[in-house]
Amino acid sequence: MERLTTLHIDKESHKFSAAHYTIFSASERERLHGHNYSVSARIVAPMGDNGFSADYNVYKRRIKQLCDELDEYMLLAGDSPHQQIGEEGDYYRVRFAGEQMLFLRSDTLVLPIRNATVEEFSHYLLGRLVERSRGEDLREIELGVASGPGQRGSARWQCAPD
Ligand SMILES: Nc1nc2c(c(=O)[nH]1)N=C([C@H](O)[C@H](O)COP(=O)(O)OP(=O)(O)OP(=O)(O)O)CN2
Repeated sequence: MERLTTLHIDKESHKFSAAHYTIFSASERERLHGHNYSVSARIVAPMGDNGFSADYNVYKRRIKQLCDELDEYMLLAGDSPHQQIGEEGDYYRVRFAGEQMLFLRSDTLVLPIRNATVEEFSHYLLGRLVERSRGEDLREIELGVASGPGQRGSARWQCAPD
């Protein structure tokens, strides 16, 4: 039987500060606010003969890089069915429920997500991490995003069976 091991990566430095609002429906959203999000991961890989599975430093570096890419931005849900985002010079103009908001493009990231929630951030970041880990002998990756202590969403990728 194959010996698998689980690496848990839960570093204090794996965090990003971002502004967002959650959309609850076509007419209801939160006010703009921010969180210090933290990112953790669980990686399942086969044990090698020398008692080593996958080098966790590799994944630590990738997760840190992904956090840095989102740090200090306004995060907009580009795939929300409830808002329309247009580009106007230096600004994004967002239309939601009859209101309009302008965000400086240089301060804003429009992400391919349906809502700016911890669950959507976890799917987005998991996708990026899986992309960067392609070809490596991993069986499973679970990535969690917390918007604060005690509130977290996570997403899981599993290696397709042969
Ligand atoms: N399923 C989800 N529900 C909610 C999310 C989310 O990402 N996924 N996000 C929010 C809010 O953006 C955010 O949590 C603010 O909520 P709030 O409870 O008002 O404030 P805190 O996060 O600071 O939590 P405290 O318990 O007040 O410390 C809501 N729902």
